[in-house]
Amino acid sequence: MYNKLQYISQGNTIEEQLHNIHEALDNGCDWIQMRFKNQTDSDCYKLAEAAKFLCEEYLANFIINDNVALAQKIAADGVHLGLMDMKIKDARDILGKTKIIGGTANTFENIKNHIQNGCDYIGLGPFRFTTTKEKLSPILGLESYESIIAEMKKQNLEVPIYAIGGIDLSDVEALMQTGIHGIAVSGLITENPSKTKLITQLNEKLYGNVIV
Ligand SMILES: Cc1ncc(COP(=O)(O)OP(=O)(O)O)c(N)n1
Ligand SMILES: Cc1nc(C(=O)O)sc1CCOP(=O)(O)O
Ligand SMILES: [Mg+2]
Repeated sequence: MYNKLQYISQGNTIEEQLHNIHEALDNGCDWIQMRFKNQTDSDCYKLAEAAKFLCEEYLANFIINDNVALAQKIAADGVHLGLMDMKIKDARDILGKTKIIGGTANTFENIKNHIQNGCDYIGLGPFRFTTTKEKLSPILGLESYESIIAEMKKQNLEVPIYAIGGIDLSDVEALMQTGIHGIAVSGLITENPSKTKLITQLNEKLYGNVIV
């Protein structure tokens, strides 16, 4: 089963990105999504190669945002695809059964479609407003997570759900009580000066008394 904490990388340059990824890994994060928007193919490739190398050193999962061709080229562990990105079925045809394919959802219907198309996990959001992503979908809040998870249970639908968007440490317990599998965060980890403490606290709240 997938780890419950995914770090989505930030940084305007390859150096900043690698620094942030390295810090997340060094402080206990073992799933990285490389998110490097509006960059040249060459810079995305350079970052992906270096970040994959780092993740291998830390035995962490490494997936790439948006770019299926790049994920295939560097043999990443998978991709994350949004509602406007390549279709999950097409990505599966390219990457094969063993790679992780995550999909973004904002509604129960999105989740149902993703499951039908064979996605491995869902990033369901935004939980609340965040400046990390432009053009956010409607904000969900705790109540929508509760109702969407309840509807999934009613219809016997199972897929790991990750809450995303403006999540803070103090949100994690309530979010986990809705029945989600984990969280995906970016700004929270990037901006925190005490990353070891933060990631330890996040993992305590995410895993509770689950034995791993
Ligand atoms: C885990 C996770 N969930 C959702 C997203 C958002 O993907 P997308 O909607 O394609 O937006 P961009 O990240 O591409 O701006 C994500 N990246 N990860
Ligand atoms: C990349 C992304 N996707 C979202 C969605 O709702 O689909 S919210 C988001 C930003 C996550 O970063 P932060 O933890 O800094 O808010
Ligand atoms: Mg995308």
